[in-house]
Amino acid sequence: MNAFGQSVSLEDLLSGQPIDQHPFELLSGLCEGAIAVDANCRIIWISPQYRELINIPKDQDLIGTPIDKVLPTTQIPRVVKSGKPTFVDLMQIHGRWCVVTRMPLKDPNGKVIGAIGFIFYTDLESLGPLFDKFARLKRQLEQQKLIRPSRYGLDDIVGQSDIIQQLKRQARRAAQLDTTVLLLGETGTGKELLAQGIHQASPRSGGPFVGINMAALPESLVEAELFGAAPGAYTGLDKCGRKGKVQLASGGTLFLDEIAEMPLSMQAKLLRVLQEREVEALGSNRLEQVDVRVIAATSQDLKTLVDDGKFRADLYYRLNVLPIKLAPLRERNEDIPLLCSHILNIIQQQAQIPAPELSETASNWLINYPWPGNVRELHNRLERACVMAEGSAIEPGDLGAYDDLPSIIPLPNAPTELINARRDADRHSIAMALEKTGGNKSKAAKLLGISRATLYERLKKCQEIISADNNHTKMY
Ligand SMILES: Nc1ncnc2c1ncn2[C@@H]1O[C@H](COP(=O)(O)OP(=O)(O)OP(=O)(O)O)[C@@H](O)[C@H]1O
Repeated sequence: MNAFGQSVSLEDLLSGQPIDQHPFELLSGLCEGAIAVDANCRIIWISPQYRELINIPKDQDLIGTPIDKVLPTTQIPRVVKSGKPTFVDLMQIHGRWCVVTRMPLKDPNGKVIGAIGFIFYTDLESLGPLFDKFARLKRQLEQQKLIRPSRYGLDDIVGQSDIIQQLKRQARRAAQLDTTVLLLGETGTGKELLAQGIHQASPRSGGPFVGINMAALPESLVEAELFGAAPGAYTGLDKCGRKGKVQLASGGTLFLDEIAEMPLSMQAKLLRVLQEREVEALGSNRLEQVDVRVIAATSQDLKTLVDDGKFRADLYYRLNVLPIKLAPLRERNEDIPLLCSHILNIIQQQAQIPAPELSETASNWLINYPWPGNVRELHNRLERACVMAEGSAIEPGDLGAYDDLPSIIPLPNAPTELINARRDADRHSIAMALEKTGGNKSKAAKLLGISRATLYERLKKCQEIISADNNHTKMY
């Protein structure tokens, strides 16, 4: 405000000044570039050096342009808003790191009427140590974000069967020892869940839990991802080097999922981590001490892989110090009802809608199904059923129980060749019996008055007919 109580703008303050005595022009000689904005963050002045730095031609008029249109990552609007300066900050301008300072511009009454930003250094060589530290911290932060926190404890493992109770006892004992653990079990049996549980119950629970799935990594990336890369060793973005999962897990637990997929060339390096607690980053000739506990998991028979020369015997023996076997779900089907209510609860919470109940036939089907995908498959089928169920209860069809079985087909109501009529009648009766028994083949066979073996034979024929029908349809 001026002496008459009127507001003073930045333009008012600057107007009437001869251009060579313009206060900003005087300031620009002190730095390597400067830019000023008004209270609306529109550019009111820019020094020729700044213009050059951001590649703006001399004849392009920037006055009145919102600063973020020219510098999308600028922090000047924050300074205008807060009225507080930021002294010495690092900013990337067109791919080049610069040291900048931003100050609010205030009228004589202290009201913010704009801001000015100065670039002090574009040549960061003199600031090497500071810049290195900044880059290192930034990278560490990004890598920390990649670390999956261990979210589950042993109490999250659901099941009342003796098998599960014994598994939990074994896991609690393993948690107290700092040795390598090898989890063996089919896909979806809960190996990662158990690994997290062991970590949580161990003295390392305050440290990181870092997981990596060897099957999901292309062979060319395994070394840098797992053991890190020295500065300059890794082409691409990591000019400054990067930590591997082994280093990131230091003080905590490293979970190596699908260990059988680890390339043979990398197995020797892992062995060194296990034996010597040392790691050598890609492109480095320096050994680094690491303090990790390794939990590995596999659904394959490692011993056979060793015999076939596909897995190093010495690594196998190192990993196999404390093997823990996870039983497939079909061997502990008494856990299925509890698992179902646990999973339906999760689905209900996530979807924020009440989950339907399971009908009796659906429950029977769930208990008798062989579960090749184990608990993961159970979860997926229940999720699907919650979407598919039309009534208040989940029926076997909602769980996909008949997806690979013959569906009930309408019988022809006109004369047809006897051979086809018999075939359709067989298929119709089999489908009805399976639906009635919730997919239980023994009970269905009983209902149909045939042996289980005959039912399998007939089912096989049905499948052949269905695929022949499908091919026929595709051909036309
Ligand atoms: N006993 C259990 N109680 C509760 N949830 C379970 C149990 N076992 C497995 N799950 C759940 O089933 C899913 C699959 O488990 P997990 O990923 O641990 O299996 P996995 O054996 O590591 O599978 P893969 O070998 O395919 O990596 C997860 O959602 C997990 O939480």
